[in-house]
Amino acid sequence: MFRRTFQPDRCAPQGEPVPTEPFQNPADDSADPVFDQEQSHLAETYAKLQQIGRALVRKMERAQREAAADKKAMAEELAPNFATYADAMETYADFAAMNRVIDGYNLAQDADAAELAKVELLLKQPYFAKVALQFKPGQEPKELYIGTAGISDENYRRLVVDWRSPVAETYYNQDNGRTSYVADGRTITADLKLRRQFDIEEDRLNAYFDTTVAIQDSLLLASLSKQRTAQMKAITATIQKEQNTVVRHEDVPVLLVSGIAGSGKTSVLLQRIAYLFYQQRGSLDASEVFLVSPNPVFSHYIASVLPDLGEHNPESLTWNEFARRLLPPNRGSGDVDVSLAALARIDRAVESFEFDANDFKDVRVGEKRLIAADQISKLAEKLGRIPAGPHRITLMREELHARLESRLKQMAGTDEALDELEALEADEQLRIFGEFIAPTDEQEERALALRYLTDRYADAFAAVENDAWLRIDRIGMRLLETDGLAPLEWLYLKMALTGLGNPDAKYVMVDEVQDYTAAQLAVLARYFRRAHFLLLGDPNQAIVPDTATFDEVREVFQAARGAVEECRLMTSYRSTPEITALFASLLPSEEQLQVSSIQRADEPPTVRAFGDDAYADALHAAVAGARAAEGLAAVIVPWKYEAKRLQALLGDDAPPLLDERGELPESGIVLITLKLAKGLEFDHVIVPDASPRVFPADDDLARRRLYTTLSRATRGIAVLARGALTPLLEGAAS
Ligand SMILES: Nc1ncnc2c1ncn2[C@@H]1O[C@H](COP(=O)(O)OP(=O)(O)OP(=O)(O)O)[C@@H](O)[C@H]1O
Repeated sequence: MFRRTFQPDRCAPQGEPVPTEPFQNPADDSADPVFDQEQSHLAETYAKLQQIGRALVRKMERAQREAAADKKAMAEELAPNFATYADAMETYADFAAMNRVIDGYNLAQDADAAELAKVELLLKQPYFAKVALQFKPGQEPKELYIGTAGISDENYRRLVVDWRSPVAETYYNQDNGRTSYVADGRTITADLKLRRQFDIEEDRLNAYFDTTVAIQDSLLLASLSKQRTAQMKAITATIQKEQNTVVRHEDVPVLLVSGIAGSGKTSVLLQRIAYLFYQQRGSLDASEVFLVSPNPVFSHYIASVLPDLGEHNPESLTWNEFARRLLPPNRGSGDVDVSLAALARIDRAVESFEFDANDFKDVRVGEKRLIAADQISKLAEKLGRIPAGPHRITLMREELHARLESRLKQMAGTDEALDELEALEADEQLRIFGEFIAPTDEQEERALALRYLTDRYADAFAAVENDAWLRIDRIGMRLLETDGLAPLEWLYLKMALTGLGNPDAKYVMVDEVQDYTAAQLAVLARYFRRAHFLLLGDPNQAIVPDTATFDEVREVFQAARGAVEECRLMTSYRSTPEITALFASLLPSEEQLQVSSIQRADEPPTVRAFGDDAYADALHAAVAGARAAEGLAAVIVPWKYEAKRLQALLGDDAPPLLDERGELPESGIVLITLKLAKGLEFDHVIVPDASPRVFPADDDLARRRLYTTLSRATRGIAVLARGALTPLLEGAAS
């Protein structure tokens, strides 16, 4: 066992790019009563956790046995009798009573299973910090151990306090002495007598750190000195003060976070989701939270963070996935830019609009017409007193649904349907009915025919529900007097006309918000019309042309939700001070001053231009060096065709190209386009060609692409250029 007690004497003040000393391990084995005390407290807590876990397992096994026995007894007692109406009612009541008993068992089992999951989580690391709070002068300070989840023993004594509980804020505030937190709307003040951090694995205490200076965070330094992994990690134990402001931010309609590369935006976003789940436990469901992320590789990269925190993952979707679900097939994914003015024009046009007879189309499946367009038009006329818009469309949709059902009922009695039913293959019967069918009378046969037709014409029901009977293009072209709608105009018009959207979403988190156009954001704001938004991004990482500036982001969300609150994150936790200085050199000078890095220093970046002859050798050497180094390396190219060029040049030496469906390996080297590398990080990065051809000096988009590329590196970076080096990196050449 080794012990570490580390008190760094230097901290990085805000706004000054000063690296902090690397984490040190003095391997001090001399007797330390505090260490021994904490180790025995840990052993005690660990044993209690095991005891709670074992008791829960026993309780769940017992409940399962009792449930099975009860169910058996009730089923035996149950004598289904449908002879008369009264008998049938009594039978139903018996069934309902049995179901209630089973539901009761299930509910208790679910609660115990959730508690057991907490215990299992805590057994990996029971807690990571302790605070001693004195609430009144002269009073004994109260010691609280803070962990990933909260748990009490059988006497309701708190063993571990959840990191999201109000009192745990005193740990994240990083204020020694007078501090406060808010619980149930009340501000509670206390004296923070001790703030102790722990490095713990299961029941083993590796080290503890007492932090006395507000900004120093030994655990953070220790955590940052560990190697990057193929999956993102939770930062629960080391959330920094500025990050905590976002994580615990009051629930506002829109929170916009702008942060430099590596400042923890994505980490903070995931911690905030976990925080919201805790705060609204029992009322917020994972299906009500959406995470809009840049690409599928990124979704995979972050997928394990929330489960590691004991929470469910919300639905994660890319813009393309979102748009493709809503747009008609072959319509693209709405990445063609449309101005906000064009969307405003749609809103205005819809205000005073009436259908005309040709605005509708048949509801068909294949050749079969189930509802004719002129019937729909007549229905629209019949409801003409209601303004043409979401309310009228909802009534029409309900009516069309009813008409479709009665049409199928009528078809179910025809010889044609009954013949089709009889001719059904065995596997089709199993798929539709879950069993082989052998109707014994006409009534049963008709009922089966109706189920068969409902299955066969399922697309018609979907068309009714999706309002596919509306000719959105035609309506839009007439209203806007154009000869075609862009995909986003189509979608926006459909939302305005029909009320299409998800009113149940409570939170929508958009990472890399700088990569969306203003119109895309307006669509998201309207689609998730009741949701609160958390938007995170970095204006300097806008690498796609025509995307929204932060001013436009504000404009869109102010219009949609009234107000936008903002936070900034200016410290890089990802990159060494040298790499941070390299990418920060591409920022406007007033911003450069505010950027700092917390990481320890490592190998200095290499930035070199090579003549044509030497270039290929230099590239081979850089790839070989990165391949041999520890961790994961990436050769990042701006576009796919640059990847092809590189593969041709490197031949067998070329690293494998990661595609949209790929996953990051644990180690080795990959070739990746910037579009996919966004949001990810690598121990070593190679920029294969930083020449003016790839990164022209007078091009702001190129500057941001270079900034984004360089800032993917955590420890080492090699920048090569074929011919000359881009003037953007002037002064950086090594
Ligand atoms: N408080 C923290 N404690 C430990 N590690 C942290 C902390 N904050 C951030 N990190 C680490 O810093 C790295 C960068 O974090 P993250 O990817 O969340 O930043 P980002 O702002 O989203 O970056 P970018 O915008 O460049 O993609 C990650 O490895 C993350 O684990």
